[in-house]
Amino acid sequence: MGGGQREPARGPTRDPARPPGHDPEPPTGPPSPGPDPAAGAPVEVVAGVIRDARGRILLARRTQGRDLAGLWEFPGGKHEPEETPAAALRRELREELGIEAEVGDALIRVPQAYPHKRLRLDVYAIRAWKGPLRGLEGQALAWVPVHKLADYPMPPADIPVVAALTQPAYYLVTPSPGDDDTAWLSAFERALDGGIRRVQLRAPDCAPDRWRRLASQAAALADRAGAQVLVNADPELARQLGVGVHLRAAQLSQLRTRPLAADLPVAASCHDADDLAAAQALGCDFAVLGTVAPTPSHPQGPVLGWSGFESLREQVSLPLYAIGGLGPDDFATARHHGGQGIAAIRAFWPAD
Ligand SMILES: Nc1nc2c([nH]c(=O)n2[C@H]2C[C@H](O)[C@@H](COP(=O)(O)OP(=O)(O)OP(=O)(O)O)O2)c(=O)[nH]1
Repeated sequence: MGGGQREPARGPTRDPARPPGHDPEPPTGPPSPGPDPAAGAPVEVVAGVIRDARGRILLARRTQGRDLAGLWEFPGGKHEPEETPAAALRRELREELGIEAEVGDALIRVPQAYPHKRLRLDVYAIRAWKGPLRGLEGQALAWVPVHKLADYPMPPADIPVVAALTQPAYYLVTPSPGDDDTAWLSAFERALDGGIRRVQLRAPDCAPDRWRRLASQAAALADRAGAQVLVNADPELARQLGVGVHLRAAQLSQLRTRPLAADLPVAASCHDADDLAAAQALGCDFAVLGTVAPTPSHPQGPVLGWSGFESLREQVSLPLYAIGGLGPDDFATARHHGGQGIAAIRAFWPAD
């Protein structure tokens, strides 16, 4: 299975609006006249993921006196209207680092609203580079192992970028087990063999005792495969099994605090801006947002489409999986609209 499946990273959860140790300076001076910049067209920004021979990734620290000063970012900058993204990125890396870069695959394009502006951060892998790399604008540089990226305070738009580099592209939501537990467990094992590394165990119509037994067996299989597990809606069962919990949207308004310790993942299903804001405020590690396209299981519900997904994505910096009538073929589209990847039941559940 393609799409950059990797080990899930359980980095510390930050309030993305206030990264630890580095409060970005608020905009200074009198309010500018004219239209609200936060409501205008997004500023187009390109950035590159540059690796060294050991696979470490280059971060640059934003210098004092600039917007978001002190935070770490992927090198790059604003895109001139007449440039292609690749040409803009080559120019920025030449100006900032003195290197000649070969721009590779698109990683993710993150729409992000900041209090004073809107941004679209378009991030590419750098396939190759040459030249004596150094900070030509006085910026500090750091080569960071991939699993340590989440420790660096970054602007909100970079949180989905780090997730795209470190967390699974696909999120399997299990179907109900019907009446055959053995067949369900064997299909689950085949999904893991196929490369699934993040799973929501969900069976709303299963009796509690049977579900506890089945979820425990599935969690053991996932553990052996190195996959991360979250159980649907039940923090108590999650604690008993030592796995994460995936909250229903309706639970978000009932919880005041994150229901599990920081070393266990918490996620949520979201349908609108209020759900997303609540999930982020609760300290969820990621969320699932939909319905993006009509699906047989939710034929009546409102459909966001990709433009609806993107405009909701802009309001939070949580990694977001797109759900609803989607499968692996939609992965590149999800990334283009700021999604971490795809969540699905049918598309990731092996056929008999
Ligand atoms: N290069 C880069 N910029 C980022 C990242 N994340 C993020 O929010 N940004 C923001 C910071 C800036 O507002 C904008 C990039 O603009 P820039 O680096 O060319 O600009 P600048 O300091 O002159 O920008 P500004 O103060 O006028 O906003 O994108 C990132 O990972 N890399």
